[in-house]
Amino acid sequence: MFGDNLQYLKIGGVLLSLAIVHIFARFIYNIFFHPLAKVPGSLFARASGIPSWWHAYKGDRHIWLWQLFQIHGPKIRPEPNVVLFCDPEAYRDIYGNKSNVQRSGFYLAWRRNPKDVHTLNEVDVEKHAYRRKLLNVSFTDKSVRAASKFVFRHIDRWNELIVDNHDDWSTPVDFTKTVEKLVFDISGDLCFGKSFETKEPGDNPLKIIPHSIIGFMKFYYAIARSPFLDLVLWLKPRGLNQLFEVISPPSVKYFNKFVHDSVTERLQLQQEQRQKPEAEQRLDIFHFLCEAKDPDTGLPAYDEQALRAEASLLVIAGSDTSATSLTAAMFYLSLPSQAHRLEKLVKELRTTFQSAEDIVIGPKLTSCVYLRACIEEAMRLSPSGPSELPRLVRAGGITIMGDYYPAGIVVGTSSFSNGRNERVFGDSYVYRPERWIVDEATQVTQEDVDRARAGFHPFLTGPGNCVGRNLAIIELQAAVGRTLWRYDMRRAPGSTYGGGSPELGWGQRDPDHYRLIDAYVAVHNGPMLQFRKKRV
Ligand code: HEM
Repeated sequence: MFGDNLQYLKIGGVLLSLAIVHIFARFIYNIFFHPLAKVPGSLFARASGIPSWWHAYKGDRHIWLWQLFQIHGPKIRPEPNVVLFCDPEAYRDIYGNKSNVQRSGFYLAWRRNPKDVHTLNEVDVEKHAYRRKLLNVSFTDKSVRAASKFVFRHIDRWNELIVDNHDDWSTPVDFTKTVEKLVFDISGDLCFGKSFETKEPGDNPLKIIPHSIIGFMKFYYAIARSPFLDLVLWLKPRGLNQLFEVISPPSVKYFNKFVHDSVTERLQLQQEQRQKPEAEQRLDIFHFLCEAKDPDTGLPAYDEQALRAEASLLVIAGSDTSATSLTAAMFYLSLPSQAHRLEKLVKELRTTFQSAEDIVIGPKLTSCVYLRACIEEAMRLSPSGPSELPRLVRAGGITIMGDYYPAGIVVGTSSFSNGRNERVFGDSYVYRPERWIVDEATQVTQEDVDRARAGFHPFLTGPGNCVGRNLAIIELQAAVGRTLWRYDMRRAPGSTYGGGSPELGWGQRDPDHYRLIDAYVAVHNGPMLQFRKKRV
């Protein structure tokens, strides 16, 4: 008996020693012999993926990357096999149409099972291009116009609800919380064919879903940024997926069940409405997905499994991203120091449109350049996906800013750092919408705007760019535009909620900057806002 135990101890000791030697050898290789050995970064991060994972887990990875760029310049190595850039030329080299890259294993980590494949987590370039061609059919001008009607209806109702006091300023509202409900109701209406009415007062079990989506994102983000991602991906089809299903937090389970049930109901509705004339059908995005035909074969583009996967993608892709941009815009516009900009925007809206309902897709809305600039400036400082969107270099390698990188390296740029690039934006830390508009009075030239545009890609460019871009833009313009047309807005007196704070440390101390938590999408709180019926 004692002899057996000794034997096990010896085997354990040998295995432990082998593991230590392996880890040590890996460290030495990563620092001295890896193809990225000469790329600067902190020693521990160059040797191991643990620091990067730790920051992902804490939600401040974007801040950490920004700090590394400040210390080491426009090229950094935050993980042994990853090189990131903060430069518009590098951005073009990596995300351009002809770039020799594909989405990295990061995206595979989000698949809950082998069948859970959709446009965003498809890493194979050719298969992604095919899926994307099909998805584009649901986002034509016609479908965006049809979808915008659902968007306006929700915004109008939400506007009614955010004022509780019709004579004076409303009770302060945590704008993130109310916007999450708005965008979720919109996404539900567009993707699942029914409004979940989470923004309505009173009890509703679905009110926890926006919170569940965040739980889902945080859970899978920590996995997707794991230093042992290759092992995780290998284990996933070998039992790890089932384990994740079991150990995932209740909010994640609730969200998955909710998506499943919602799609089942919507499929039923689609069957029923096929008998009706188009005028009586529900022309939401799900409708266009169901009716999409494969352009090559003419057959239905999606089977039920594929529809389920795309619908769950769309609800996540369309909710948190829009919520971040909308809350960030109102965060900056409600700062007391930005009162003159809020006034200028309100004037543009109230002089261009006769009524809030008048704010629809069309030339008048296009003419509101300051509205667009205020939103874009918020998106620059508060991107919906703050860290890099990782791309794996394919066979044949890639040249970025004149340097060659071989196949197998992961490359990218972080939108949070890109938006703060002083070489592109000059006073990059300042919320200044005027930088997007050529104007003699502000001395902003076409060259300035072109330079800024080359460094700003909130919807990404190239083959994996955002398919919902046009819908998102109209949603943001209508939400900001209609709200500020109808109401005066102010920050709850004295409130800095949602902004930085001294104890948060480097890069997050400023209460006048909107604080983001990185979970692939951005998680945030506040600001606390008050509204009152417009006086002029
Ligand atoms: C302000 C709002 C939005 C922003 C900033 C945004 C941004 C982005 C970005 C950066 C990507 C690339 C992600 C990556 O490669 O990892 C993306 C992809 C995507 N977005 Fe959006 N998005 C927004 C709203 C929407 C909306 C409203 C929808 C649909 C209802 C949508 C649907 C998608 C889809 C399906 C993809 C995957 C495209 C592909 O893989 O080809 N997005 N979005």
